[in-house]
Amino acid sequence: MARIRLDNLAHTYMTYPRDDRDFALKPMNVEWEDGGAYALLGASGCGKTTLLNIISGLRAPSQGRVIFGDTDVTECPTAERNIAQVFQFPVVYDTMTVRQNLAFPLRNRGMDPTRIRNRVQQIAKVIGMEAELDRKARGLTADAKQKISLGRGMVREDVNAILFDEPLTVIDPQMKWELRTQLRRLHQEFGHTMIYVTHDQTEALTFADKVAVMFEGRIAQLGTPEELFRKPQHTFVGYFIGSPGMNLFEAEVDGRQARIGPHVIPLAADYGRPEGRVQIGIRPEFTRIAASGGIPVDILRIEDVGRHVVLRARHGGVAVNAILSEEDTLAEGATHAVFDPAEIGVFVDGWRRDPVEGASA
Ligand SMILES: Nc1ncnc2c1ncn2[C@@H]1O[C@H](COP(=O)(O)OP(=O)(O)OP(=O)(O)O)[C@@H](O)[C@H]1O
Repeated sequence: MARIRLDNLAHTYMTYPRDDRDFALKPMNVEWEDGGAYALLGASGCGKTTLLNIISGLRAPSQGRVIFGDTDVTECPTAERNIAQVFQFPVVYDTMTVRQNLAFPLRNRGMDPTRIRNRVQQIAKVIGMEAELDRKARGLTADAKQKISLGRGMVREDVNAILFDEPLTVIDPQMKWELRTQLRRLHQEFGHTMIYVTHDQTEALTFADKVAVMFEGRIAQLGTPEELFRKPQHTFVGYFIGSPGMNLFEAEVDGRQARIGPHVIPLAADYGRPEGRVQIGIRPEFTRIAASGGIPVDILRIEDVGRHVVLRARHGGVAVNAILSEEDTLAEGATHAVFDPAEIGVFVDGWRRDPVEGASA
């Protein structure tokens, strides 16, 4: 296992890039701690696969270094990086049995047969295929084949890292949940460094200790699920994480207050007078609907999603969502969205702004 460091790394697919926009990955410095379970989360085209392929050595970066532990592996081919990979679609040997497929990476390294047998048994249990160990892979469903790929990715204990690229795409929903839980358990047991690419926030937040949210070729934030929820560093993180995502409003900020049009919103700290595109963000969990205060809204509908209720409203052309508990009843004449000042974030040109020095948070 190893710590993985990306040092001033960037990538463009163009021969003559003109500016930042021509880079699939903008310059970044990232450190993945030894033994961490990470997710790389973002919308389609944000650069997740490019980043993963650079870590695995399938692609050489246009700029910067990839460092495993203390070794610079930027020029090393995949085979020399000592990593395991699981891709979106199954990669299995059809003519081999499930057992032979799982044992393959261990046999390749000359492991003792008894140890192979035990390890294969253990992994077969994790992927729920103990009963099929002696079946040929040919004829198994895509689902089952992908479970073998996952098992093969996890079978070696001595890899620097295991890289997963949307590995559960072809797995049915019930099994998805089960495999994710098993992967997590396996991580806790063996402590591999794992990087898991997905565009599904539930998958990322349940699998990983830390999630790197990617946006237009940048890591907008690398943090725990709690950090992404409580303190998103970029409006994209606020909006992308959460269900529904953060409410965002164009605003003017002056000291301890913000203005959305004519409406004054108190803030919990002094933010000075930021210039540029200023927005305030508040999660639906910290938004209430009351008779006065905050901003007036038109209530569109109320969705009962089980444990709580999502209220959908609009202020002018902007969506405003509030999460209310089952006990909260909407009072007669409640037409204003009111925000908890302590939970309001101030964003300038997309990025979170801290309160000014010396001011209390
Ligand atoms: N081989 C390639 N040649 C040229 N451009 C590419 C190539 N591969 C990816 N790109 C571009 O690089 C950017 C990042 O793509 P990448 O596949 O890394 O994103 P992603 O987040 O993994 O998306 P997805 O979830 O759709 O796979 C996109 O604009 C994409 O069009």
